[in-house]
Amino acid sequence: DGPFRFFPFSSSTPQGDQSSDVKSEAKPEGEESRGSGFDPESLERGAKALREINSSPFAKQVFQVMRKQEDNRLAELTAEKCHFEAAQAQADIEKQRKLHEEQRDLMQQQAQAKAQMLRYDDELTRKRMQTDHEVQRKHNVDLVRMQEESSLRKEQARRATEEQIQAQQRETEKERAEIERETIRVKAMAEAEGRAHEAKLTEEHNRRMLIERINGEREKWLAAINTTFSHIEGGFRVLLTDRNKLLMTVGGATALAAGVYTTREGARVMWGYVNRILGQPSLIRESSIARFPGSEVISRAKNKVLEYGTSAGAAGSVGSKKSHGNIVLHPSLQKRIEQLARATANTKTHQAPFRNMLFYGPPGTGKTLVAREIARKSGLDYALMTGGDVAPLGAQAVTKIHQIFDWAKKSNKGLLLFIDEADAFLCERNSTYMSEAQRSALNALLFRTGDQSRDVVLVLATNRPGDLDSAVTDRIDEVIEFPLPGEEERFKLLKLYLNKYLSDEGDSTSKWGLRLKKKAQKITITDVSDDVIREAAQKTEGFSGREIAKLVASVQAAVYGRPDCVLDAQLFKEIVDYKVAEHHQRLKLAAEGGLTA
Ligand SMILES: Nc1ncnc2c1ncn2[C@@H]1O[C@H](COP(=O)(O)OP(=O)(O)OP(=O)(O)O)[C@@H](O)[C@H]1O
Repeated sequence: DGPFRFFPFSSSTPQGDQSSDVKSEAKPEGEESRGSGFDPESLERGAKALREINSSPFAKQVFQVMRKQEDNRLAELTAEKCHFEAAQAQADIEKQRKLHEEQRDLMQQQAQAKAQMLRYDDELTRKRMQTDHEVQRKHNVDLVRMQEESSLRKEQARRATEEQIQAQQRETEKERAEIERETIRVKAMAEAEGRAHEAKLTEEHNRRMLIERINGEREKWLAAINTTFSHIEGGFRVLLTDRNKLLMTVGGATALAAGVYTTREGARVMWGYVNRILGQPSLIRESSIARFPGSEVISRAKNKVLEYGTSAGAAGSVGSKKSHGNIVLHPSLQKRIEQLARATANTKTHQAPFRNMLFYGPPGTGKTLVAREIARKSGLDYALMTGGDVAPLGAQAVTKIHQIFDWAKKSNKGLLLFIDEADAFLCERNSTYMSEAQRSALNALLFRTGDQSRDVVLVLATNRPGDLDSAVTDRIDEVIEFPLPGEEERFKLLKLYLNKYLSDEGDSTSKWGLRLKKKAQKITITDVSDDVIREAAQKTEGFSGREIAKLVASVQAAVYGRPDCVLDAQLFKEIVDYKVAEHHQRLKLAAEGGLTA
């Protein structure tokens, strides 16, 4: 089956058969000659055969056949050799293959042995680590246990010591308390005994004195009663006997009773009349109309203090010549207000009906200030009420509203009635939150302002104009928006309030402010330039006028908090930054619903 196959040479040629015949013929002779060692017969037979061949006419062909046979044999031998070599090569290859296989097996075995060795190593390491870990864990557990035991022992020792100390303290305190109690008891007993003795003595003395006094009093009263009765008896006797005197006595008593009654009732009527003429309705919080001579001064001072309290110092007072400079508005708004004030003044002079106004905008933007300013410039009296005050009056609200309009008539100049927080009182009548009393009060106001009035200018201020009843807005002639101050206005406001609160050129009409300044050390302002103020104006975007006033009031407070009373740019900037952060925080809270804006 190998690549070199051996094919045994066989010849079917006649010559081949002939030679095999020659061999077969020579064979018995060979066997015979083997016994003597040399067989000459075969040589003879060969020679004979050669001779026969030579003598044969086919000698030449025989020799050719023989040569061919010889060639064949040679080829056979070569083939055999090749076959042998091929077999050898096959054997070599086989040997190589076996060698290679053996080597491969060996290598595999080696690899397996190595892997096993590694596995074993790994296992050993793991086991060793586990053992180490176990040992470490045990060690840690022991350590923790020892620590716990130690801390327990310490704790026990500490507790024992503490208990011992406490027991000692308790013992000491008990002893001390015992001693004190004993001392107090002894003292108390001594005192009680003394007091009891003293009280007994005093009581006896008092009783004696009382008995003596009662006896004296009784005798005195008995004597007085006897005397009085004897006088009355005498008087009655005279009266009954003298008719004229009787008539005079009865008349005099009647006249006295009538006099007392008339005086009391007269005073009541007079008070009602005076009150009707001069009395300021309780709904009016502030007004320029005097209750009685001199009250204006007091009212003004009171208003100043109130304003200082609510807005850390307000702008000018009623009729103040400086009030105009105390309001900072956008130029176009300022112009409009001036026009309105002039128009209102002319209306009064021409006896034409007044024009009602609605001021709306965010809180602290100067609506109240401007209402006062318009009243001042137009020469009207003014009265201020707050919408929020109406609801708590309940059923009385209607009467109070009528009172205001009755009272307004006594102003000769005409009255500017300023209703702040108007939405709280004049909101939509269908609103579910509105009480019956509030609705009636609103109706009363609508009734009193139904016609164009020559006595009252109604100025309403609100942060939510949309909430107003449509009948109210129908009565409004001028609607003015008060926006938050812009950068330029903020700059002017900052300067205004810095001047007002921190420098001597501040508002001299502010009695409260003056009093502060007299008591306080003088403030020194260093390097707060216009640039610094302008930077603050930029930062205070979104601030109302009130917030700016409060910011400067905080600056003032911070300056008074310093021993040297110096305001420098750094302190000013610090307060501004703080207030700006506070403003944003407040806006955030309001947005989250934590605060109402
Ligand atoms: N335009 C302004 N010029 C000067 N000061 C102002 C101005 N706006 C507000 N202020 C300051 O804020 C304070 C409050 O102002 P005012 O009472 O006029 O505000 P308002 O709009 O009526 O607010 P509210 O709606 O809360 O009643 C004033 O006393 C003043 O100190």
